[in-house]
Amino acid sequence: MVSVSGFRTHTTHVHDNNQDLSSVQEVSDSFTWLLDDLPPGDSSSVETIPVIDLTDPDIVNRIGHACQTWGVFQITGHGVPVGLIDRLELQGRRFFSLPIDQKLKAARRPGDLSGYGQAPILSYFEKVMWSEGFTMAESPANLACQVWPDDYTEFCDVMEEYKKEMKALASKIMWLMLSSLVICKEDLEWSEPTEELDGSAVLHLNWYPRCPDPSRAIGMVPHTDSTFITILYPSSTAGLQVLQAHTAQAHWVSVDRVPGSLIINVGDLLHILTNGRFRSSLHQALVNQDKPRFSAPFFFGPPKDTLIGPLIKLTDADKGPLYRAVKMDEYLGLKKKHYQNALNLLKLA
Ligand SMILES: C=C1C[C@]23C[C@H]1CC[C@H]2[C@@]12CCC[C@@](C)(C(=O)O1)[C@H]2[C@@H]3C(=O)O
Ligand SMILES: O=C(O)CCC(=O)C(=O)O
Ligand SMILES: [Fe+2]
Repeated sequence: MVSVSGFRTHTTHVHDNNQDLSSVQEVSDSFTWLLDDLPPGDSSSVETIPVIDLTDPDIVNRIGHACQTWGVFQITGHGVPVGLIDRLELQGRRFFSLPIDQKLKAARRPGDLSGYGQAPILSYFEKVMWSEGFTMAESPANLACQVWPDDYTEFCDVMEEYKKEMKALASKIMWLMLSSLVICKEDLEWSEPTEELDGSAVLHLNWYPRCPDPSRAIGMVPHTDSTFITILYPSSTAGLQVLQAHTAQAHWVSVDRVPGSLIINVGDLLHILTNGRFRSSLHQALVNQDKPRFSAPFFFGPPKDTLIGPLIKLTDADKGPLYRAVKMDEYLGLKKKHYQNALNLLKLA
């Protein structure tokens, strides 16, 4: 198991959110991460994560295989309008380009999921990442109207439209994933066997400003996502790396995005639901010296009050369930506090 033990701390850190990274000329100590514990990168490797077309007749097998090996893959043929993705990026860039004081009007408040600031996982670390984020768990209107009192509808309309599109796509992909394990709609008690799978939808935007010394900073520390699946729009700027962990020599692979594709990550709650058959993928984001980078992950999880444990059909007679059941909120709390050890804490002896 990969760890970032150099930074293990026992308190929850409160970071100063008020720093405007776009004006920082030097990577100071608080931004300097010594990632000496981590596996090497793939500078010369030509390896790529699986690319799967949603219209492929063999889709179920291909998705199933990708989830049991990499835990991450790219999808093409997903049908999300290019124009909508462009508008998402435009509005995201418009938000992050605002002066820091204006963005802070939407600052995430203690205990809230939504809002502007550093990634929640940062509370585990002393250091600061070279990025800023904006989380929208519900409608962004309340936050956006603080930022742009007279002019927030355009931002909100795009975010709502994109979220709706993502929710439908996430539901479709999750059914394909589960059907590869011969799980059918009746096996999920919390969802009506209707077309769309019921669940929580969280849209998040990341911004990685240009960095004077990318070798000392990290955009997003290595982590697995917590929910069922993530649909990531990584934009056309390089930076995302995933850990290839299904062979003896774990190593980082840079994601070379097929134009137009979206990236699907298996998250920890799906890892739990499938009793470990699908593995949540460890990934990180690097920063660039010459240009900033935008990315937008959409997190799809279970309905708020649903307990998620391994599906009975997937627990073997000899092994039984590997994890105890948990609700999404509790899991997000564990993740903030224990980082990559959160999943281990739920392991049954
Ligand atoms: C629905 C989610 C998923 C969250 C928490 C909450 C909103 C923000 C998401 C992220 C985004 C950045 C990485 C991460 C690790 C983080 O710190 O914040 C993610 C986290 C998780 O997957 O645990
Ligand atoms: O920026 C990226 O490509 C990855 C971001 C990410 O992993 C996340 O927000 O969870
Ligand atoms: Fe992630």
